[in-house]
Amino acid sequence: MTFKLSDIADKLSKRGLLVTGPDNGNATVTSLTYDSREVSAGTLFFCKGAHFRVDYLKAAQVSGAVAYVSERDYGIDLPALIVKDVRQAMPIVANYFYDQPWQAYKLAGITGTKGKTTTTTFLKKILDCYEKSVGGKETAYFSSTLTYDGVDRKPSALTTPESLPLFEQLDHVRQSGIDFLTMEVSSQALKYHRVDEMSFDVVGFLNISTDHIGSSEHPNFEDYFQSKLRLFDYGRLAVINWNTDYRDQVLAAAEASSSIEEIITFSRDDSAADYWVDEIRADDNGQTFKVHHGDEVEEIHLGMPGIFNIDNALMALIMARAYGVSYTIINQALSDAKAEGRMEVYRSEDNQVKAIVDYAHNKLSMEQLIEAAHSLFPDHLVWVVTGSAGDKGQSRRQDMGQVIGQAADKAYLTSDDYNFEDPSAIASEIAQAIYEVNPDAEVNDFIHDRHAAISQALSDAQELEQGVVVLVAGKGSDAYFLINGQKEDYQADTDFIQDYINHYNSQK
Ligand SMILES: CC(=O)N[C@H]1[C@@H](OP(=O)(O)OP(=O)(O)OC[C@H]2O[C@@H](n3ccc(=O)[nH]c3=O)[C@H](O)[C@@H]2O)O[C@H](CO)[C@@H](O)[C@@H]1O[C@H](C)C(=O)N[C@@H](C)C(=O)N[C@H](CCC(=O)O)C(=O)O
Ligand SMILES: Nc1ncnc2c1ncn2[C@@H]1O[C@H](COP(=O)(O)OP(=O)(O)OP(=O)(O)O)[C@@H](O)[C@H]1O
Repeated sequence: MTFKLSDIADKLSKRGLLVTGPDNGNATVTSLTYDSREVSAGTLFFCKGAHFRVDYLKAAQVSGAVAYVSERDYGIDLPALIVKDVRQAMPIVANYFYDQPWQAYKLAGITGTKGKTTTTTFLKKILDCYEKSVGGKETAYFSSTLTYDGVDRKPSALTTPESLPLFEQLDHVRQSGIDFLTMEVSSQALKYHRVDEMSFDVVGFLNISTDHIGSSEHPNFEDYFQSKLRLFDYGRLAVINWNTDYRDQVLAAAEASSSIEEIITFSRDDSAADYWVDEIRADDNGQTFKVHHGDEVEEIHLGMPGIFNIDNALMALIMARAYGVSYTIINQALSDAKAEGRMEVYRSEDNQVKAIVDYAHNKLSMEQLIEAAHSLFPDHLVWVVTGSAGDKGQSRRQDMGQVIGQAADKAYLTSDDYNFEDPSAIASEIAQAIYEVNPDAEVNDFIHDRHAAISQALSDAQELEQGVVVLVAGKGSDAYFLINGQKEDYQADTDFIQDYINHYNSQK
């Protein structure tokens, strides 16, 4: 793809974003980036970001950038497009440059405080099953864990990429002739215009709860919530969890959107929703339930436990139905659906050691995890091994501490991705929140080494007459630990517990 700089300037001008420039628009643009390390001859370079330095622009110039887009004029000898808002400019230019790639396939976008990755995984599984049945291609997905765009399959850096890499990935999906793309849409993406210019066939709103509030994310809950609601500006069909907190505001935002043509609601227990569920039967390996929609009743088997996963399954099911996928295919896909590191149940052969590894690391997920553990293991004590990440979502410490204090029987506080913070100080904040709601709570002394904390909890549990299920929360199947800005290798909690149980079984 090649474009004249003047055409790009024209686009920005028509959208009211161009302030000045360029003096000479004859240059040909052959690529876009905001990272000086990716610049080559013909690149249009975007200056953005809190940590941006003029040296990056100079480096871009040396590497062959033909011009730059920026909110300020750096006065260097390179054509400049000065814009009102560089983050708004990026998707407009990218959409023009890649020629609306998202139009070439069916596109679903999912948001929510919790369940985005699981729901994206479920929908991809269903759509892959469908494509297999009609001789189509593996479907694309952009989740916080993995990205597959038909050209690259790679771990994801962000839940939703910044608009320049995002539109490149969207273009890859089109080039690959893929029929479906399912993606997570984060609140940061909505706040910072990453998905501007896109139009989703279907958008889904799972739930909303306090999270992502902190120095590097949202200043307060309202900012977080309003960012999430913007998803409705980009979709045609809206699928909404009837049981979400702030339901009236969520429904009102969907109704107020000029792009939304239809709203479908679902609930795991309330027949007031369009799709609703009853007769839930669950065990370690999954759950079976009946889905009602008007006069239709379908029995669904989902290969994952955790009642909250029914919400995720319903969202995926409704989106798939909107695409015309049959219940037979949906059932086939969901019956062995799994989301790695989420609600993974472990038991020793003699049933003495019981653990669940889960990715819960905020208020809503911790509440749901503990509730799910109580319902899967009635009459058991529920112990939680957890920490909380450093340098982000600081409110999680207070939130999770309160939930643990109210709903769990004991806490083992340890490290999570503490990054530049002190994990013992993070643990103290969690402990304080636990004691605030439950002064008699049992909280083990902080154990820095996460594996040691898990082992301690599992072995202490074996000492008790009463059954105990140990919830290992926060990192799921992450095979790294984020410390001082670097990802260090780590044996994932899932693998560690499997080894622990294998060793235990072999000793018996
Ligand atoms: C360090 C930091 O906080 N960065 C955040 C910030 O990025 P920024 O645009 O200000 O960029 P920056 O990191 O200050 O870097 C400055 C610029 O210099 C450029 N550079 C840098 C080095 C160099 O040699 N040459 C060069 O050109 C960089 O490419 C960048 O463009 O503003 C962006 C707003 O879109 C954030 O995405 C991004 O957060 C980092 C990457 C991050 O981890 N963000 C998280 C919070 C995030 O976005 N999470 C959501 C999930 C959470 C949710 O549900 O909302 C997600 O979608 O993943
Ligand atoms: N629908 C749901 N409602 C409440 N909690 C959920 C739901 N789905 C999953 N969870 C909890 O959240 C955890 C993370 O799930 P998942 O990765 O699907 O969410 P996410 O929205 O992608 O999270 P993140 O924003 O942290 O990447 C799960 O391990 C589980 O504890």
